[in-house]
Amino acid sequence: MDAITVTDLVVDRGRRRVLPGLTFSVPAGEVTGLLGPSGSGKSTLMRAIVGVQRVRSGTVDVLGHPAGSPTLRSRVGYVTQAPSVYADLTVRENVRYFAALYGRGVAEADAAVADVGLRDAAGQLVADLSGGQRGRASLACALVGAPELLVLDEPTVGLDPVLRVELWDRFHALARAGATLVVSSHVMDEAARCDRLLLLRDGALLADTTPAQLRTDGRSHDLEEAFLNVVRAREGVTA
Ligand SMILES: Nc1ncnc2c1ncn2[C@@H]1O[C@H](COP(=O)(O)OP(=O)(O)OP(=O)(O)O)[C@@H](O)[C@H]1O
Repeated sequence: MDAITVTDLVVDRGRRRVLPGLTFSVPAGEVTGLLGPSGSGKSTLMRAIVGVQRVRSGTVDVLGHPAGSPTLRSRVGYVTQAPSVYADLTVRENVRYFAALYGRGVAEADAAVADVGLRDAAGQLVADLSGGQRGRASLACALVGAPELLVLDEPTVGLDPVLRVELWDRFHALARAGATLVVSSHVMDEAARCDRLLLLRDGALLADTTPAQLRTDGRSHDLEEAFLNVVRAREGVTA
């Protein structure tokens, strides 16, 4: 079953055509990586999936409904690059507040805080956290709602390698439990951690693939090199 179906999606931002016509689907219960260079349209596409982006034409269906439908509000979680937490509340208070909004309890809130590695900072005001910690607090607020679809815009930026691995393990645990995750990154080493990959370049879908298939098509075990080889092959340049 597909969690997301995008058909002929065209998005303009300002006077620029950012997405010139995308068609793809995202299977449910998997971690799909949205990868591409800075400015390739990853955030714009995520905004369209969660229904906050004005689209020029085409359709985006999420969990069987048009993106942005009121019925999807509690079923879709979205964490942007700008942390959306209350600076004058502690981490624990923030997550418990969001838990209450989603009808979850204190125990679930505290578990979400631990899941993002913030147990030791739970009593700290968000205003006093580092940027990376703030991002994780924001992530905990989304996780506590246990959404069926979780859309995460570069969730591991600024995190140390240990925490990154822990978060990716957490993403896979959520997928095993039935959630669908769409995670953007411009770091190709994270591509290896995804079940499926959507590779964007200049708003166009360069590949809808898996890490293994990308390695085969790009003739390299190194995913960054494989990606570049696929780009070169598409553009008719010999590698
Ligand atoms: N509000 C806006 N008005 C006009 N153009 C915009 C706006 N927001 C983004 N863009 C343009 O749309 C294009 C895609 O931006 P987007 O943020 O989707 O890329 P991205 O792949 O997420 O980049 P990054 O990895 O740097 O976050 C860029 O060329 C950007 O300049």
